[in-house]
Amino acid sequence: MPGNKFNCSPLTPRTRLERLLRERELRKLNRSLSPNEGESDFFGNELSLTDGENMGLSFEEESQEGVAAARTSGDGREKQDGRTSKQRLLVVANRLPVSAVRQGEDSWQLEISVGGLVSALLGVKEFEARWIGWAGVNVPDDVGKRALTKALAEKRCIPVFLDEEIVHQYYNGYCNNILWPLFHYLGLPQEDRLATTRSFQSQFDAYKKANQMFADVVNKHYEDGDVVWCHDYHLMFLPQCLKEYNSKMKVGWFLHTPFPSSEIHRTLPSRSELLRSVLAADLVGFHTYDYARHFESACTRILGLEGTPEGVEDQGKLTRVAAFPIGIDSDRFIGALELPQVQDHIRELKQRFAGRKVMLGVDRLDMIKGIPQKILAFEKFLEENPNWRDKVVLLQIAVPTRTDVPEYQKLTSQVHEIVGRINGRFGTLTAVPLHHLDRSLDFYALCALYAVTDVALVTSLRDGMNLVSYEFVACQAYKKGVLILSEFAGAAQSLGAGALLVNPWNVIEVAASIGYALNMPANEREKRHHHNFMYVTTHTSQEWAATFVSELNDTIVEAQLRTRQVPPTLPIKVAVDRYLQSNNRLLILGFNATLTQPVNTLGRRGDQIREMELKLHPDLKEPLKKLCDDPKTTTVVISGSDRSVLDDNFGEYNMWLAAENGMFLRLTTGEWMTTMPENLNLDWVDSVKHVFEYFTERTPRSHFELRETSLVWSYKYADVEFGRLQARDMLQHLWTGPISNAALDVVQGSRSVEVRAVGVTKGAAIDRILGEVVHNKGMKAPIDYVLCIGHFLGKDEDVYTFFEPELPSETQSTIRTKVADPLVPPIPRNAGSGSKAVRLKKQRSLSTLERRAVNPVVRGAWRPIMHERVSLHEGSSVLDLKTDNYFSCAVGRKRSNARYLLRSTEDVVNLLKEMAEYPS
Ligand SMILES: O=P(O)(O)OC[C@H]1O[C@H](O[C@H]2O[C@H](CO)[C@@H](O)[C@H](O)[C@H]2O)[C@H](O)[C@@H](O)[C@@H]1O
Ligand SMILES: O=c1ccn([C@@H]2O[C@H](COP(=O)(O)OP(=O)(O)O)[C@@H](O)[C@H]2O)c(=O)[nH]1
Repeated sequence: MPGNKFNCSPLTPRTRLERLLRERELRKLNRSLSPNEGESDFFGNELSLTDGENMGLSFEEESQEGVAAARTSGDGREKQDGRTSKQRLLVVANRLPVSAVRQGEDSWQLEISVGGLVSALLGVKEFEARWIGWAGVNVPDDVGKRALTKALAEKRCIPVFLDEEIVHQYYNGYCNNILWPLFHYLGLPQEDRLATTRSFQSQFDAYKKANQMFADVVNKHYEDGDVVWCHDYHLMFLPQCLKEYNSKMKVGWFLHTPFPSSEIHRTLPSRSELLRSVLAADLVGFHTYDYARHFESACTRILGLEGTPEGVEDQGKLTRVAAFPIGIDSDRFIGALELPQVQDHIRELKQRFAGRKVMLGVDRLDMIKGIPQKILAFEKFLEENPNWRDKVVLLQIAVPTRTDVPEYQKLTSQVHEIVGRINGRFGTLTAVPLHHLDRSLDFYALCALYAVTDVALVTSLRDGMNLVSYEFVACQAYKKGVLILSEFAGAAQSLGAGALLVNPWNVIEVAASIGYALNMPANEREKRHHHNFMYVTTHTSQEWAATFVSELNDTIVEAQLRTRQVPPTLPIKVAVDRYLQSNNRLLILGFNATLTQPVNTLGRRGDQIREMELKLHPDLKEPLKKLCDDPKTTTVVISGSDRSVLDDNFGEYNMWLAAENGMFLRLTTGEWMTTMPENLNLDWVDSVKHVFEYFTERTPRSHFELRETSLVWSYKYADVEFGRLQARDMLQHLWTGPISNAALDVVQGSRSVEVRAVGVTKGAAIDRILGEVVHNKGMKAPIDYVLCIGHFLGKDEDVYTFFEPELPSETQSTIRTKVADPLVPPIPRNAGSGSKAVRLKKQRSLSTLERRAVNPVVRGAWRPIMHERVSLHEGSSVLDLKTDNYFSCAVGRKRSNARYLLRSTEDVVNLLKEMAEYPS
């Protein structure tokens, strides 16, 4: 498979960090050996810093051979002629890096689109890239579509054709009127609640439809081994659509905006669907750690999934989540300053603003950019500093954007009004302090502006990253001007050290920072600039893209390794066939989350009252009855629950009940007995109870259960993150506090803390239970089939290993991850494989059980087990699983010592139904 080439290189370092360091070194080496040699920008234009026409903004025709022969990289693919080619990268973004303007029936002019995403990806050179997206224009006719497709192909672009209605609903509506403001903390639109609710659904439908249209184009052009990199909030459904089409596709998704706190995301009606779809990707990236953290938190709180430092886990599937701060192609900006056309602009600007300090703002005219706030702060500064009024000018470039969205139209008039007022107030006949341009500039003019600026003012109310701040720094090698930067822009995390950070909402603070920046001594400016310049020139867009893609390749390899460590799904047919062929079967069944009725829970919105009352799944009643009544079958339900819970649910079946992890046992036709060892010390119960009461009072929606032999504190329904913090505190207290010397085990569940007497585990109890069962039934023949199935805590997984006697349980737990002891044969994963002889030889016999003293303690209304046990025959085995008739199976767990896994109670229902279907 071509894709494997990237995964299995013999040079692949062992750890992620090693790999990233090695790749970084390689890239540096490549650059120093042959800067830009044979390199082409995204469009296939060869790079040469002395030629202005080829700066990546020109659309001169270029030979595609130049592209193919471009510099090879470490990720290159072997070609038949021995040369290496670059890995194919399909970049999928709402917008193509070019907008198309129709010139005739079949002719199109292509213009570069303005925006951070485009600027960043222009610097991506290390891959054989194709860009799939919308050309920003409605093309109703086939002739036009064909001609545009052809023109775009020359620029390595592939169009997705969206008609006007879709664009209106999907782009103007759902993307820019709903997701964009929400992700920037501006909330959902509110003006007309009814209309909003009505249009929400149709916009959301259009959003899904548009995403599917993007997916169709990707699928058409996808080749094995390609990396598909989806971009931004426009395409949150894309990962799912792609994986549904081909689950092997390598899919990454990157968000260019902030991901808001889960409290904000929670307000979105389609919150869960969007999260789930994004999680279908292999790798999910954000600009900053904060955004990644918010995303994970949303998955935990809204979907109830587990967030780990690696990513988000769902049923053993990990979606890696990480921060990849974007950068710019700094060389392109630094090099441009030497170009004659940029120098001309610089000269012109210097002349025009001679004697005045230049302040600069460059933003799309978007509410998130905080343009009104910026101008108001400038007004405040002029108001308080009359001496500066004729010595400073603010040039604000406000690029029109999303002009069909009403919010953006309102913003334009609002800004114009403030600009007019300020110029009216502080302007003179010959000069105004504020130059406001409602237009974009070309690359050269922009570079020149950056270069002559004394103070750049970036006051975004929220901004994913903000590349303008990077570009300004890159162009300031001579001037070393000051950057005033909003603390709410992602860039604040990378350029915060050298910039003056401000809260854009605090007009007084911003005005004061303007004063500070204008008066800053040269040595301070130099130090600040140097710091940021180093960052911008090191963390480039090339680094960003290369890191993301190599991390994606790596994530796939890791996922494959992880999959190998996860036990396989229980082969239901095999388990049922073997069951039917056996004569003396033992079924050991857990209760909670194995046989219980599932309750529809969503993260912390679980229905606590209904769920806490454990109920047998109604579909299990009939099959369970049949199985229990089968004379060839012995059924044991073993549970952490107390006796009354098991009595209520199973009292009417002919089976064994083992309550409190097997500490109490009864045949449903008999009385409760205890299997507890005599010396079981329970003196600690009161002190632990106090600790549990304390934490329950302080953790809303947590609760605890006091059982005879254990206490369980559960925060399943509480705020997960708070619950985890509280559990950490509690564990620390339990381990180091007043009960630290007691003979007890503190067992941590995924959302619970349990304290038990030492040695209370299901595995320890099963030994005694088995003895009692064999004795009670007067078994003559050995047990020849065991199914042991449950959603057990790690501590209780010794119940699985009890039946696998050839390995000590410590070795068992690491068998899939570590090299096993060469003297100990590993357990075969598949039934019927090699080590039968070993297993048979070591199979437990009743005489082993008998040697263990059962010293019951009488507490309450149960009867201690006090009988003489009977052996089958002298020395013969109780268990005879010689045909590998042993099926241990963990339900709803990702990792387990069990041989097999099942996903949910529903799967258990199917299994038991099938077993019960045929009479024995
Ligand atoms: O395509 P438009 O609707 O006109 O919008 C232009 C782009 O705006 C957003 O840019 C973001 O990406 C930048 C690079 O990562 C980042 O620096 C900035 O903070 C973001 O706002 C948007 O996310 C892009 O998809 C749009 O193309
Ligand atoms: O007249 C202009 C103004 C801006 N830009 C580019 O637009 C991008 C803006 O990116 P940023 O991340 O700052 O914000 P976004 O617009 O993506 O939200 C930068 O690369 C600018 O160089 C441009 O090409 N021409």
